[in-house]
Amino acid sequence: MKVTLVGFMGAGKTTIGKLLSERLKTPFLDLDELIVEQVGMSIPEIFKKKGENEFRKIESSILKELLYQNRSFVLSTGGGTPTYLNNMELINQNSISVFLRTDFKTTWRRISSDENRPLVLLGKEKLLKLYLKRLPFYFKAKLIIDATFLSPVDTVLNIIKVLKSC
Ligand SMILES: Nc1ncnc2c1ncn2[C@@H]1O[C@H](COP(=O)(O)OP(=O)(O)OP(=O)(O)O)[C@@H](O)[C@H]1O
Ligand SMILES: O=C(O)C1=C[C@@H](O)[C@@H](O)[C@H](O)C1
Ligand SMILES: [Mg+2]
Repeated sequence: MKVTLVGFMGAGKTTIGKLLSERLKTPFLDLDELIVEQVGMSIPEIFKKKGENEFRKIESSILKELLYQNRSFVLSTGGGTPTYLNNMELINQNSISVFLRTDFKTTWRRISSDENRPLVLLGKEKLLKLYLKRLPFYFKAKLIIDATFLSPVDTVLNIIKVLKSC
């Protein structure tokens, strides 16, 4: 089984993806971590030295490679992944997509002081606009799970319950 988590920065994709992979006994992959590994730079460094466009090309090419492989995984994507190129279509065609839905207030509280996300430097107002612009892409996911008020463990239990009913 291939499960792909999507959602805005700070929705908990990485946190919940790891837990979900343990519960499902399925390997965990994190697209941001794979990009960092492949390029040999941190995400802020890639944005600074190569630019966001190049980051998006690398992101999309690694995503495609993973989705076309014949193996199971729980994949946590980056916050922007579903909103570039035909990434969301590829995700939906080749895996079960899960939108971890969080409100903006929660996501901002979680990410505002984290220096590993270059887009946070845009500031709260611009980030809210980006959040609203991205929502329609996230809503293309097959499953929608509210991740605002639940602990990571309870969110994982909800995902498993919904996956079983698929
Ligand atoms: N359900 C939750 N309740 C409380 N805190 C959470 C929850 N999920 C994640 N967090 C915290 O929010 C922060 C961001 O979580 P995480 O890195 O998993 O988000 P992400 O969706 O992977 O973000 P990105 O798109 O930037 O990769 C972390 O500090 C994490 O511990
Ligand atoms: O929301 C975004 O566009 C991003 C989210 C992170 O996961 C990283 O992929 C990067 O910081 C960009
Ligand atoms: Mg993450």
